[in-house]
Amino acid sequence: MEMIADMVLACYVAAHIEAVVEAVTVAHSEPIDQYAWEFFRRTKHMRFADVADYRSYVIKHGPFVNDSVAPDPAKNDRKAAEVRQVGNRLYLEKQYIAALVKYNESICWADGPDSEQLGIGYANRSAVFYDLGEYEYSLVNIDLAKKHNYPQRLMPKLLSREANCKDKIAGGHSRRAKPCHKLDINVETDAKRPFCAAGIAQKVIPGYGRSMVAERSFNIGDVILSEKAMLSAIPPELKFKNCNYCSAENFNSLIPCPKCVSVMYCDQECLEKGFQYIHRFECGICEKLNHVTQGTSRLNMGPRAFFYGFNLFGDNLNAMMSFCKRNGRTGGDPFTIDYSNRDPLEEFKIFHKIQFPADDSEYEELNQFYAAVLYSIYIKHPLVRSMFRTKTQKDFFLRSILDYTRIMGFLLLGVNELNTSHLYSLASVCNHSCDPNTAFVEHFGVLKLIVIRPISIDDQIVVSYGPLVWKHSAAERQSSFDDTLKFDCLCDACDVGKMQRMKAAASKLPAVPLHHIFSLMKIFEDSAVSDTKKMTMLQQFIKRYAYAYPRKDYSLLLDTYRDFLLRTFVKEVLDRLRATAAEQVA
Ligand SMILES: C[S@@+](CC[C@H](N)C(=O)[O-])C[C@H]1O[C@@H](n2cnc3c(N)ncnc32)[C@H](O)[C@@H]1O
Repeated sequence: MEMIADMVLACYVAAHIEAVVEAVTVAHSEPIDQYAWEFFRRTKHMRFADVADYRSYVIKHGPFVNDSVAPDPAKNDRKAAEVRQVGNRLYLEKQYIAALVKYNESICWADGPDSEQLGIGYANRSAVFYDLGEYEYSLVNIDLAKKHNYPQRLMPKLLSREANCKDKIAGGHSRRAKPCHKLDINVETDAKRPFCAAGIAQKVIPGYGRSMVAERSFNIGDVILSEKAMLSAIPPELKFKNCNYCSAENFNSLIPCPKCVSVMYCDQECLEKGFQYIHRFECGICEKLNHVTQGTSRLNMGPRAFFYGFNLFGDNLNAMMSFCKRNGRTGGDPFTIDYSNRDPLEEFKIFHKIQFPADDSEYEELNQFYAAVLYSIYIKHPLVRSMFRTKTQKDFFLRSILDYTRIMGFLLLGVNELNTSHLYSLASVCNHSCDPNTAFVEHFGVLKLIVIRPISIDDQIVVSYGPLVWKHSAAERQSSFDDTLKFDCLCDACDVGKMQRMKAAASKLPAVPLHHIFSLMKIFEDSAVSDTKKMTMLQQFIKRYAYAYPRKDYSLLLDTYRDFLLRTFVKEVLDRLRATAAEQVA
């Protein structure tokens, strides 16, 4: 009977899971690129040398990442037209997302805000959105086309699409017509942390370091954290798909950097913030940086953290140097910050103070290599070069890149399926468990923590960084820790004695009744039942059969719950985006 229940559940789970974040690879998973191999082959004599020696070597012997290797091209209307033609072919083949990406690329190439190519690119995007039934986004793009020199000769077509969009929305065909379930915080929040439940603190636990601990109990379904990333980065392959500042996809409806061909933003606000915090130091060298960081986004996070901090210190390098040198890694607790009156500089200072264990693995050498190469690229940027004049200043820049690159490997919670990176002040305190009591759902730089098993006072609040006791064998989990996570897991599920006792106890527990699983499946398959209802039911189900924990059938239900939470959150984000688009065109 138990086997049948397992099989039914497994089928059920498989049928309902489309986009599980399989995040067994975490933090340090980027491939060593050709340059790193070559560098380490040639510099065996330099093993564990100082990063300044790596820098001297790179500056003298390469890798030289210059225009001949990775040119940063100028805007070009002819190229914009060519790329748009490719987009048009994809559009005709109904490959809508691929067409949008090509139109975005074409928009990036368009030579300035008055280029007709820009207007045509936006108009073509509006056609894709119209066909996709995203009428608000179609209107946003029609508006952009009108503002950017869309040719008068083509205007009647655009105006007719505009009228059609409005008719569709008035006729109730908007996709935002059905608001979805929201995962808002549903417990009392902390006065100083409006995005976090009251009764959560940071404590240092031997072996774990900083840990998130409950000072009150929480129930299944409690949404206890809803945090926005302090800093984000996208991998190079998403440059025409996602916002370079906040990482959001925004239905691929992006606007270009007015100066370069490599960066897009979801709106004017992100463009301005992105330029101020990061892009003014990268505009014109993005392709060189992309060439080095390849398919990853984590490597961009170290330099980004530096420039972000530099801004927060009011571009005052001496003030930043003086603070950083006095406060390097002396210990940081983001739970001491008053976020109701958010001060990003204070948050940055805490980030700078966080202590983390020294890593003498091969990653330290890689981090040094990348710090040296990235330094050699940034220092050629006119603005960056003008900031660092003395040897002390240059060394400070180099060592900061290294320090922040290292800590990103420690603080980033995991790699999502798109390989974007996000730094969260509070959530990064959360330790891992292979048998977590919360689900962490993340979508483009917003993270929620939802309780999936009851939490008592003094319990650690834990998430899974990837390995899960109900999905992965002990050996699979161990190789995850050895190969990518790089720590020895101290969670209960990895305690062999405890695990044996838990398994023995679980075999005596009653299974979740099969006919109840069938009823649940039926309701889940019924499209007439709202997501809110499905969510309530699933939560009731999980609570009712909590006695069966940690039996496998129950754990599979937990997994379904985690997946449903993620999908619900993604829908919530999309719904909010559609609402924002609708406001823009109202
Ligand atoms: C994102 S940080 C979590 C916060 C961290 N404990 C701190 O002191 O800032 C990830 C690091 O915490 C530690 N850690 C997290 N989960 C752990 C576990 N289950 N067992 C041992 N160490 C763990 C590891 O050092 C890991 O690299």
